[in-house]
Amino acid sequence: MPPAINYSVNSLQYAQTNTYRVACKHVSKVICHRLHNDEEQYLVGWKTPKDPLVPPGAICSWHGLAELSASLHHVQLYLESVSAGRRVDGNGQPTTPGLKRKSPDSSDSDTQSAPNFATSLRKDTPLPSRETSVISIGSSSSITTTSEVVSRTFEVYNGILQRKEGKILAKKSRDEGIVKRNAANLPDAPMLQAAAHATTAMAEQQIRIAFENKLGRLRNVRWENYVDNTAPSLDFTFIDSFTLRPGVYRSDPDAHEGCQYPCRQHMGQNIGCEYPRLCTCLEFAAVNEPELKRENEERYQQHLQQKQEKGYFVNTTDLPKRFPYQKPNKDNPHMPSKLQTFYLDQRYPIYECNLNCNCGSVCKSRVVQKGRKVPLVIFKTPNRGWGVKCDEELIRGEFIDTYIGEVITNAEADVRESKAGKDKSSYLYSLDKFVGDAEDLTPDTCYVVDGQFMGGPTRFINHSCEPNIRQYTVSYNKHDLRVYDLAFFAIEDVPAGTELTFDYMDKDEEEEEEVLRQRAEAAADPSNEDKLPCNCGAKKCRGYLWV
Ligand SMILES: C[S@@+](CC[C@H](N)C(=O)[O-])C[C@H]1O[C@@H](n2cnc3c(N)ncnc32)[C@H](O)[C@@H]1O
Repeated sequence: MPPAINYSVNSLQYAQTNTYRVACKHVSKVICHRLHNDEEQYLVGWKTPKDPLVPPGAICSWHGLAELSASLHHVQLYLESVSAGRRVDGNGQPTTPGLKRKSPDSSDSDTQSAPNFATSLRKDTPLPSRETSVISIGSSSSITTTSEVVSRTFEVYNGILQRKEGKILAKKSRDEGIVKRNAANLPDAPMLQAAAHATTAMAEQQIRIAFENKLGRLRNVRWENYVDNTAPSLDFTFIDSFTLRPGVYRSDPDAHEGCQYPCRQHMGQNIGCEYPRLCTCLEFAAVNEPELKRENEERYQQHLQQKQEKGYFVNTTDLPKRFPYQKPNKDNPHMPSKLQTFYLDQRYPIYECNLNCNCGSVCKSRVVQKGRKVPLVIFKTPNRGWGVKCDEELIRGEFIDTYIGEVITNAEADVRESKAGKDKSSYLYSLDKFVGDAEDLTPDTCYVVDGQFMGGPTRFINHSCEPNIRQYTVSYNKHDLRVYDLAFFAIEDVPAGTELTFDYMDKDEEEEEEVLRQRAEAAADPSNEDKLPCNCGAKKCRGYLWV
C-alpha cells in the first residue's frame, strides 16, 4: 500500500473562506460529474507538472464548485462536450453520446445508481476532513501526463484527500469493499450512469454569473440567451485595445505626424480640419478625383497613372482630398457621424487625426478613435453560436466598434492555427491591407489579430453572405502600415435588434444567379466536405463559411 502522499499546495490553494481553489493551470480537463451528498461534483483530470503530480500518481479527483471557482471554464467545456454528445474517454474514443440533462430540482444522486468508489468511501470510512476522492495509480513511480497515464491499463486505488497541518494529503482508503477502477477508460460506465442522473444546474448558473461579472466591466454591452442555459466562453478576457505580443511593434503615438499649420483648435466653425489640400494627416487620404478632373485634366490623368503604379502611396501634394466622415449635423447634434459614401463603397483606408494634430478633439476626422457609442447585445442564436445585435437603429455609414485582440506575428498565427485546428481561423484577422505597399510587407510578414481569448464584443459577430456591416481600415499614423484599426461600419440602415453580420471572406456583392451557380458547384465539390456549412439564411448564401 503506498503511503499517504503530500502534493503541491499550489494546485489547490487554500482560500481564507476555508475553501480550496483548484488552480486552473493544473487542470487538464473535467472528465465527469456526479451528485455527492447533494453536492454537484466534477472529476478533475490533472495536468502533469514537472514537480510531483497532484498527488504523485494521481490522475484525477472530485471537486465541488466552490473549489472550482477559478477553473469554471473547464467545467464549461465539459458541459458543452456533454450537451454536444462529443464526450470522449481517456483514449480519445467517444463515449455514450449525449448525457440526458436533469432538471435543476432533480434529487437523483450517485447513491441511487451503480455503486462507485464514492459510495464506498462515504459508507465505510471515517468522514475525512474533506470529502473528495482521488483516483491515482497505485504503483506508478514515474510521472507522466494525464493522457499518457489513462491510456495505460492500470488498476487504480481510490483514496481520499485530507487536510493536515497546512498540507493536503492523498490517502489510500483502507475500505476493504472499495471498488477498484481501471483508469484506462475514464469516465467508465458506472460514472456515466451516475452522471446521467446528476444535475448540472448549479454549475450552469455559476458559469452564467461568472460571465455576467466579466461583462460588467464593459460599458453599454449586455447579453441574453433565450435558447438554452449556457453562457459565452469564460476562457475569454474583454480588453479595450490591442494587446501586442512578442515580435510585434507599433510606433509611439507621441511620434505620429499630425496636421500643423494652418490647422488650429476650434477651426472650421468648430468642426475641425478644413484644408483638404494642405492637411498633412490627409496626405494619403483618397483624392477627390471628380474635383481634380474638373480643375486640371492633365494632373488628373497623371494621378490615375501614378495610382495604378504605386497604389495608395502616390504624391498627392496640393491635390483635393476627401475627408472620411460627413460634417456633423449642426441642427441635430445627436445625429451620429457617418462614413462618406465614397469610403463605404471603395474600401479606401481612412486616416483620422491624431494626438499631434492641431485641430483638437472636436475635429470631424476623429470618430473611431473615440470608441463605440452604440449599445451592443451578445445573444445566443439557434444555429450559429453567439451573435451580436444592437439595441438601437443604426444608419448606413455609422461606426459600430473595432475588432481587437492579441496582435501576433504571422508565424505565431500559423502555430496557433496548427494547434487549434481549422475553427481557429474564425478568430484570426490579418492586418494585410497594405501588403505589397512596402517591400518587406508580405502576407507572411504582416501581423494578425487573434480575438479568440482576448477581445471585445465584436469577436462574437457572425458571418453572413449578405451582411449588414463591413470592416474598414482606420489609421492614425500614416507611416505605420502594420498596425491599424479594423473598424466595423453599417453598410445599410439596420433596424434595432437585427443581428449584425459581416462577410468573413469580404467578397463584393454578386448577382443572385451567379451565387446560386457557385453554391451548387461548392456543394458538389468533395473538398468542401469538411467545411462548416453556413447558416446565414441569406438568399445569396454561398453554402459554406469559408468559400
Ligand atoms: C468569430 S466566431 C463568431 C462567434 C461565434 N458564433 C461564437 O459563438 O463564439 C466564428 C464562428 O461562429 C460560427 N458562425 C459564424 N457565422 C456562422 C454562420 N453563418 N453559419 C454557421 N456558423 C457560423 C462558426 O462556428 C464560426 O467558426
